[in-house]
Amino acid sequence: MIKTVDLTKKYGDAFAIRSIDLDLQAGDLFGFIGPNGAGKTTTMRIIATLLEPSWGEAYVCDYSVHTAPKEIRRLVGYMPDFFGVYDDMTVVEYLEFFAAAYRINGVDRRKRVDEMLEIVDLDFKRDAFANTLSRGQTQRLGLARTLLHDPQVLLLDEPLSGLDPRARIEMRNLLRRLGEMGKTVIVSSHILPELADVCNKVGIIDRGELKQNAKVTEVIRMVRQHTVLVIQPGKREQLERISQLLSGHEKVQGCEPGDDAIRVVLKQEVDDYSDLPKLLIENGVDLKRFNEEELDLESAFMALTKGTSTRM
Ligand SMILES: Nc1ncnc2c1ncn2[C@@H]1O[C@H](COP(=O)(O)OP(=O)(O)OP(=O)(O)O)[C@@H](O)[C@H]1O
Repeated sequence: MIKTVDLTKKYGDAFAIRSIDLDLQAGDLFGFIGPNGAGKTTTMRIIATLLEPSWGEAYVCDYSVHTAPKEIRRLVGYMPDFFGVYDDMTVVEYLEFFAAAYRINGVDRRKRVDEMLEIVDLDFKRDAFANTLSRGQTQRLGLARTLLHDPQVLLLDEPLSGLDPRARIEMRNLLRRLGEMGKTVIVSSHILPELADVCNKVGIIDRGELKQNAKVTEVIRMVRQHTVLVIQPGKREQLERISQLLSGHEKVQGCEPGDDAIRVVLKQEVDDYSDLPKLLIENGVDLKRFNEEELDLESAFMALTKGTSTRM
């Protein structure tokens, strides 16, 4: 559905994006994550045919941005991070105006606008002036506008930014619904956790380069280089004993005692640690908890974009 090969954009000597390869199918919801200035907007604008790449290819449904921009524009809906609404138009008038621009006419136009208002749950605001909507409602209106011509591919630039927690949940539900409708969606954000549970794939871009591009669970696995165990004894006094037993162990790289549990970092190559609980129990440790520490997405993101977090 969307494919890019060696996609590159340079401004002077600086690379805005460098050799981006993407391959997304129908129904894929792709979270495009990166700090400010990483190259998300540039990539999306190239796919939307609003910007020419310096070199490389981008295809939408096998149409190339170089040779078939018109066909691509029919297939793509692009929602920029900031867009204006006209002060003197109601929500319905605003959508009808854009529907007319897409040459949706007659009874179809009103029907289509009503369908869009239903999808983005904005029917109750249909007669309100567009400039009186909240940020979340404005974003939903923008999405309705982007969906008017029933595009197969949606490129949504930071649709969650500036939304309060409730509006975020509503927008995330809406994104899920678009995936269920079989659309291919690229949705950008600079916060990984806010998209991870909605998207089936994520790409992490930093300084124009795609660092990881895979399923969410795989990204976490790739980032984590060492298994970390969290061990909590029944009695706090036993923390010391665990540390003694494991500190010099051939599978253990280091131990970090905490208040009531100890973090044990295993050596990189170790994936079988089944002998460790046995060792502890045989030495009289009463185990309350023994599990692998889960790497949260925030940490995964920080690890991948090391050194650039100050720009976020
Ligand atoms: N017209 C331009 N001329 C020169 N440099 C540009 C231009 N447009 C973008 N850039 C640079 O290209 C890089 C990528 O910008 P881009 O807008 O794609 O990032 P982004 O990931 O969308 O960031 P944000 O989250 O802030 O929107 C940045 O370093 C930016 O300064």
